Amino acid sequence: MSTVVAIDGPAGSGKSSVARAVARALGFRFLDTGAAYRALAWLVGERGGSTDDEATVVGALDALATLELSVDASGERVAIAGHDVTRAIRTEAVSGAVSGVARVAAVREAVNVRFRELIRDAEPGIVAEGRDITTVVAPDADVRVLLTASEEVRIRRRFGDVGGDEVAVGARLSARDAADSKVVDFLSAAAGVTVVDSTDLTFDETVEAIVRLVTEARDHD
Ligand SMILES: Nc1ncnc2c1ncn2[C@@H]1O[C@H](COP(=O)(O)OP(=O)(O)OP(=O)(O)O)[C@@H](O)[C@H]1O
Ligand SMILES: Nc1ccn([C@@H]2O[C@H](COP(=O)(O)O)[C@@H](O)[C@H]2O)c(=O)n1
Repeated sequence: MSTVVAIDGPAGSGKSSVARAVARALGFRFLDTGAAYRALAWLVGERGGSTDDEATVVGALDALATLELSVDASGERVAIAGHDVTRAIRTEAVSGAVSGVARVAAVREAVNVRFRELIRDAEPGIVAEGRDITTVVAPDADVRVLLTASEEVRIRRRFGDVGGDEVAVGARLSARDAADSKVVDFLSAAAGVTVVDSTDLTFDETVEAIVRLVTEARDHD
């Protein structure tokens, strides 16, 4: 039986970096669900549209059939409409536009179908991360984690990644959480979800904490 590990949490909590490292440590596949939302946001921009306009976002949904999302923990590849967007979806412009995609119910339903297929087919296990993974996409996952850290620490970590003006970086991170939390609740743990607060943990300690939860869950079975 394949093991499913689901990780959600706010922006900059370490979901993608920690989840990928957990997947590597366990020899599992890795699913970054945010990449699908980002790819659609990139495509809307590429076509000259705005994600503020719901009809434009819905109009881009047909491109989901062309979305390529790797589940390889050792290297990410994302492509849409024939474009390799692996790097392009990480820009601040896409981060600023993506919440407009995420609030469209038709998008969420369509991408969730893809995510569930990828999770179902993953062997010997998968670590899937994203804001609604423990509650909507994989509520039956073997291990469900809400990964968090204080907002101050999350902003400092993100600033370390992108540089620039720390106040502006913080404002963008907080604004994205505010917009996203209107759509899904990733700030409080649902029943059965374990909170891992990495505020005072190193990166490796955070990875170890989640790997331990997986090992304990396996031993328990
Ligand atoms: N416990 C930790 N200690 C130190 N740095 C950490 C820790 N956890 C994560 N980081 C670092 O914090 C930064 C943000 O992490 P990451 O991008 O994985 O967050 P995220 O939750 O996926 O964010 P977003 O939802 O905005 O994409 C990365 O540089 C990551 O290496
Ligand atoms: N399960 C998810 C995953 C992501 N989103 C939206 O996508 C944005 C980008 O996610 P990252 O993890 O790559 O930063 C995020 O801000 C959400 O708008 C989502 O709604 N549900």
